[in-house]
Amino acid sequence: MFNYLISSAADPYSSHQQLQIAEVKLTEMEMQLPPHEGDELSVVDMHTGGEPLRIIHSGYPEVKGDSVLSKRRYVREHLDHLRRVLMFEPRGHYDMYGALVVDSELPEADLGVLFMHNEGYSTMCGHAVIALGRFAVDYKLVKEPQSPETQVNIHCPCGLVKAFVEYSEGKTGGVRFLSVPAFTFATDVTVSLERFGDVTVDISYGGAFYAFVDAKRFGLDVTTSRTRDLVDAATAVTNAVKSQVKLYHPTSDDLAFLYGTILTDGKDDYSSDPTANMCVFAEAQVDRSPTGSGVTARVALQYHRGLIRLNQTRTFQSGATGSQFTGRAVEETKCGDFKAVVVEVSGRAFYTGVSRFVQEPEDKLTHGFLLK
Ligand SMILES: O=C(O)[C@H]1NCC[C@@H]1O
Repeated sequence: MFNYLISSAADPYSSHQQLQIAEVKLTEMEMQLPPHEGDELSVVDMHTGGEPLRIIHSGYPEVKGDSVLSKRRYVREHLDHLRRVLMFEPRGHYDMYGALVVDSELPEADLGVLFMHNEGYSTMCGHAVIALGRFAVDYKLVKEPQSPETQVNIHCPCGLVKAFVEYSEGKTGGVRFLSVPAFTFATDVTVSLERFGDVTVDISYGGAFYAFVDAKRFGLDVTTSRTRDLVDAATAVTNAVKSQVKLYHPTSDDLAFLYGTILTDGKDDYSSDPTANMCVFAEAQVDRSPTGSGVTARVALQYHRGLIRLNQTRTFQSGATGSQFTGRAVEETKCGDFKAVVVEVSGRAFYTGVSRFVQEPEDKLTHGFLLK
């Protein structure tokens, strides 16, 4: 669908003549696809704070459905094999993350998007929105970019997210976005974990639901402990909350599920120092970034607890890579009966490459596999 845009903006920033000549040759070589059957799948790869984003812009069959949420149901039921092809090995890996660009039913949206990961399809993804904002401007999915910021309206399954992309002299930079209404679902909920006993968690929504626990409860530190230990603790919390707490979202049942658990350093009182967290989502997948939807949910929780005021900016640091996002509540609002806030999250994404994936029918591993 976006093929013509890709070729007209194959390298938005290249100006050196020799480099351009080299790229023409590369492009010719790339045109020679190896033996394969079926459509190629074309992607642009980026990362935000270390978290990968594979943006799929062509090669998918028609995604049916009259809304982004119904398209999410459609891909889950009819096209899930393609998620495995693109997210799993040998083309991806256990912690790969994807975004499929789709049409939106909202006239104000510049694009719609479906998020995918190792277990299925998310409803919100902040690191992806930060990357997609840049992508949309660089690949001309929005008309007439504006300086100093270009607005890109991204229709996510959770709703319309407004991204603002720094744009100056033809170059894109950092991105901030305004979340859908974010709210605290419940505080101080005690759940029983087989291995760790009773644990008290908070549950908050930032386009997806997360459980929050201080990592110290498990004798862990989000920045120095072994990733495997953090994943085990967070996964035990996720499983317990899923089986012991019924979630509810005022606008759609499709949004009412626990996406993951975020372990924190417990530094929720306002400070100008960064606070670290580690998000384990989907099937024990580890976010390398500070988690945009998690920052949204955590800011809503801190606001609900009276620990921060409107427009007080906090810095959130990934326990995995040390990368940072900032977050602040900018407006009070409602989501059904829940008191909610709109949260602004800022970060920066970078390009890592482009790929055209193919499949050969004789390849028994072409459909994807995962090593845990
Ligand atoms: O930034 C985020 O919101 C996401 N990153 C991976 C898990 C979440 O969807």
